Amino acid sequence: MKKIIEVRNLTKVYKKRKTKEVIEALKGIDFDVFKGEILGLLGPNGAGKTTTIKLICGLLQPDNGIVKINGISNKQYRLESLQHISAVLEGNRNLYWRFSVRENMEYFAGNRGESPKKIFKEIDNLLTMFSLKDKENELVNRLSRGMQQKLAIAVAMLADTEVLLLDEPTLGLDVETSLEVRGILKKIISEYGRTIIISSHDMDVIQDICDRTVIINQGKVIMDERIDHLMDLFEVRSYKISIGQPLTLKQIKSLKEQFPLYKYDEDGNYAYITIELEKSEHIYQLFAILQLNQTQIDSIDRKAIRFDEVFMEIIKGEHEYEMA
Ligand SMILES: Nc1ncnc2c1ncn2[C@@H]1O[C@H](COP(=O)(O)OP(=O)(O)OP(=O)(O)O)[C@@H](O)[C@H]1O
Repeated sequence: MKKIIEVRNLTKVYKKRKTKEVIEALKGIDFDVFKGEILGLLGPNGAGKTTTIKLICGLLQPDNGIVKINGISNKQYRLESLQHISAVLEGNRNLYWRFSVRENMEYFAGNRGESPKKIFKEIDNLLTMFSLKDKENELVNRLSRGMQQKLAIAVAMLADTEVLLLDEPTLGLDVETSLEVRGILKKIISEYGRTIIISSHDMDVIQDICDRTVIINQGKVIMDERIDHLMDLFEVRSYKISIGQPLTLKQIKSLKEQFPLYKYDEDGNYAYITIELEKSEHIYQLFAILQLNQTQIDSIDRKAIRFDEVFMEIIKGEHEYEMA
C-alpha cells in the first residue's frame, strides 16, 4: 500500500506564559498512514492526539521531527503538501454561522475552480449523503450540534483532498447521530476512496470504523496495530462454568494449583467456576478435576473480550508494549 503520511520523531513542548509551566505534549512519535485506510488515533485525555492532528495539518510546528505528506515535508513545502489535506478540528467547525447550509457548501466549493454544474451536483450528493437536504436553507447557527458536525465534514469533503483529518468527530453527539456519522465515514472510505485519520478517546468509535489504531499515551506511541490483531492478541479465554453440585475440598485444592487465577462461587445447590486459559486445550485439566467427583457440568459460557478492555490492558501495561 502507498504511504501517504509519514510522521517521524515528532516532539512538541508547550510553555504556559503565565505559570512558565513546560508541558511535553509529544515525546518523539512515529507512525505511517497508508492510502485508503481509516486510522484511529486513540488515547486518554491529554495524551497528545489533538497536538498530533494539528502538526499533521500544519496548524502547529513541531520542536523536532518531520511530517511528510506524499513524500513532501509539510514544513519545507507547506502549501504543496497541505493541499492534500483537509481537517475538521474539535470545537472549531470552520463554518460561516450566518450562512445557510447550502451557502456554506457553495462558498467552500467555490475555491476549487470547477464548473458550477459539477459543483452543484456534488453538493447535492453530499447533502443527501449527510441527510442535510431538508436543512439546506437553514442558517448554521440554527442547526443542532450533530448537524453542524455533519456539515463541517461535508464541507471538508468538498475540498476534495486525499486525506481527511477528523478530531473527535463524534464528541458530544447523541447516540443516534454518532452512529449516523460513523456510517457516513465508512461510506466516504468505500465510495470516495479517501484516507481518514480520526482522533478519539471513544474506543467504540475507533473499533467500529478503523482498520488500524495508533495508541498514544503521555506523548508516546505505545501501540500501532490492526484492531483485529489486537483483539486476537488480547483474547483471554475466560470461561464461566456452572456445575450442579459444590466442589469437594480436594477438587478446590487442585483447581487452585492448576488455575491460580480461578474464581469459585457457591449459590445453594449450584456452583460457578471462572477460569482463564492461556490455551483452550487447558480446559481438559478442568474436566479432569471435575471428574474426581463425577461433577456434572450444567453450562459453559465463554466471556468475549471487548476492545475497551484491550485498550485498558495496553494503557496499564504500557512498559511491556513499548515497541516504537
Ligand atoms: N495550547 C496549549 N498550551 C499548553 N498546553 C497545551 C496546549 N494544548 C495542549 N496542551 C497540553 O498538551 C497535552 C496534550 O494535549 P492534546 O490536546 O494534544 O491531547 P489530547 O490527547 O487531544 O487530549 P483530549 O482527548 O483531552 O482532547 C496535554 O497535557 C494538554 O494539557
